[in-house]
Amino acid sequence: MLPRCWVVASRVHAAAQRRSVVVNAGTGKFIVGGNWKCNGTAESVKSLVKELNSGKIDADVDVYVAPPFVFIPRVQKELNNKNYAVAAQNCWVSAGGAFTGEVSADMLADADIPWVILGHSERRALCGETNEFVGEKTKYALSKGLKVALCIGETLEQREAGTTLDICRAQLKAVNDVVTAADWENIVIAYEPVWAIGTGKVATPDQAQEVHAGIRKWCADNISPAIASKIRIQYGGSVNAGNCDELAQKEDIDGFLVGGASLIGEAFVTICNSAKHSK
Ligand SMILES: O=C(CO)COP(=O)(O)O
Repeated sequence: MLPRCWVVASRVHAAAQRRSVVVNAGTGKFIVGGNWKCNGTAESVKSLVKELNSGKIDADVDVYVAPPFVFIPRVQKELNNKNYAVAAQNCWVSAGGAFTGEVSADMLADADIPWVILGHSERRALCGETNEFVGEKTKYALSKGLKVALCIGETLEQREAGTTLDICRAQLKAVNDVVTAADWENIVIAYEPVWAIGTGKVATPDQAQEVHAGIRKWCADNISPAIASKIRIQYGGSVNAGNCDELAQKEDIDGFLVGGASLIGEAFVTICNSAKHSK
């Protein structure tokens, strides 16, 4: 069931769709995102940015960091390391209006924020975001020229029931039902098994590889072989400076989406550079 306010918002959506901007997110480069979630103070953000500015990241890696909304202007101003793009952690499903507490994709584009993370499992679980709602959000954000890090992944119960790939496929299908094949050029998929998020229980490289390969196959069968070969699939869930190298070696792991370790400058830089030691 779609949230009620979405039904109202969807009317605004059609007009906005016509103003599409094409930005290619599928460059094939290793890509690492830092999801700061609801963490930080003005002081801690200042020192994290300082650490990120002084860290050296391989030129061949794309990086985005997603601070809480209130800190984004500070990060845009102070993060002067060219490797980094700024991302939002969420956006609304349509243009702005009477949606208290929300931020629209139009506002993100207007504020020069090129990326948005959508479908994070915390929003699915805590804010009731359905697969369909995430699909509509993705469609709208893409129509505004944003690049989307689309999070998918199964819970522990779903993994134990053997339905991991079914869950991921259903989450991808809800997006694919409302976007075009070309839209996928601006999407990076972040596979984040819920049981591995913030638990210290990282998926083994083989577990992650198996799901990533399944996701890529689904993309080949349901979007196009061309998209499947270039779409980037990040792994997220307890990635840290100690386990990133081994994960990065896997064929279908094209980067990471990092939570806790992205709040530690040195660890995050190490994770960004894990591509150097891979493939
Ligand atoms: O949810 C995540 C990134 O979006 C992963 O979080 P952790 O790296 O803290 O497990």
